[in-house]
Amino acid sequence: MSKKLVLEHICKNFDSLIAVNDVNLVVEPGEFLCLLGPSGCGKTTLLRIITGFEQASSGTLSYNGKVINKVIPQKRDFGIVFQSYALFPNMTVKQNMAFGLNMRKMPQKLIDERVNEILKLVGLTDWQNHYPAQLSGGQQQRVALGRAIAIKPKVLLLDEPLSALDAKIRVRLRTVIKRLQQDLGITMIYVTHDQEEALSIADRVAVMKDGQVRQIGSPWEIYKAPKTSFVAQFVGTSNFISATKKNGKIQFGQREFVVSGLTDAAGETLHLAIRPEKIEFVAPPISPEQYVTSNIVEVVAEVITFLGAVVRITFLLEGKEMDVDLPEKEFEKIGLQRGEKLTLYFPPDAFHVYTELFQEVI
Ligand SMILES: Nc1ncnc2c1ncn2[C@@H]1O[C@H](COP(=O)(O)OP(=O)(O)OP(=O)(O)O)[C@@H](O)[C@H]1O
Repeated sequence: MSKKLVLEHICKNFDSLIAVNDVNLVVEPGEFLCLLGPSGCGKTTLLRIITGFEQASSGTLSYNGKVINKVIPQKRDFGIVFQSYALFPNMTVKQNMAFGLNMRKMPQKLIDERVNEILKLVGLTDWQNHYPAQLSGGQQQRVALGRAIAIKPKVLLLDEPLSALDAKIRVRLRTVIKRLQQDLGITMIYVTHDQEEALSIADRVAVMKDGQVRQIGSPWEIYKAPKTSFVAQFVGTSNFISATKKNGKIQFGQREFVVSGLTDAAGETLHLAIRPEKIEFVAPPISPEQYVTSNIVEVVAEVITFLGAVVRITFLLEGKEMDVDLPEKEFEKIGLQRGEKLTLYFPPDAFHVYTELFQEVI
């Protein structure tokens, strides 16, 4: 029987507040699933229901074909890693890692073997006799990870494990976690509000809002085909244009755009999203006819931001601030300065079209 974790119609209320609202999920054995969403969307509550620290108000949670709603956390054999490392301060790295194995009364020889193996996996062999206070945050989280996987959990649940760490360490530890998951074949469910982290680490991402899963798919699917304007806005960067449809085209201020896949309804307000990297630079010369007919516009570079591999140029279109990302090499060739003009092309098939616009509350 396959060891799937299945959530069916899971709901959780705190008095009148609905924290989790009818979540249905199947997590495959060995899968890396990220629960991604803004603060308060219910991801931690959902994870706590899976750990057993929280009881669902309704719905069924099953693992390996058995309903586990009423099984206490210790009997679920699920490992947990929190944002706060929750290490035992008076125990060394090695003792922290051996803790769960000692509790299970494993023979000392096997404990030593297992701990040595885990120390290697998380890169802490040289630190095994240090105490948590003598370690950096990243090292402490490695200990917490090692301690959680030492007991060979069936499922490892991670709640924002990297959010207390600085950017460089976060990226490095992401790779450590991903490698552990692949090498050990552990099912992992990972909560984060960091979309970049979710896209880079997960096999599948479940994007949550208001206690519900709004879209689930591979990072590629979520990024390439966001089903709602909320997902388009929350995952990656999108420029939004609110415009009306006229004569099969989109009327945005004084301009018209050709957009692929428009519905038949005329006159309705549509919300178009286009990613900054989908807008293309057009090298001069450009004929006047091109400007009128082919989604080509001339804009002024208001702000230029270096992002490493790409350069982001902020411009105004019909009074709306937008971004285009150009590969650093292309930008260098163009030699653009702030305040100078550039010509851009909006490919018709690069737009995502929505009938509703999610307004972000900042
Ligand atoms: N024990 C509790 N009692 C009452 N309300 C709660 C409790 N736990 C969570 N909530 C509420 O449930 C909602 C979902 O909270 P939850 O912590 O699951 O969100 P989250 O997506 O993990 O957010 P964050 O990223 O900020 O931790 C929030 O409105 C929160 O205030």
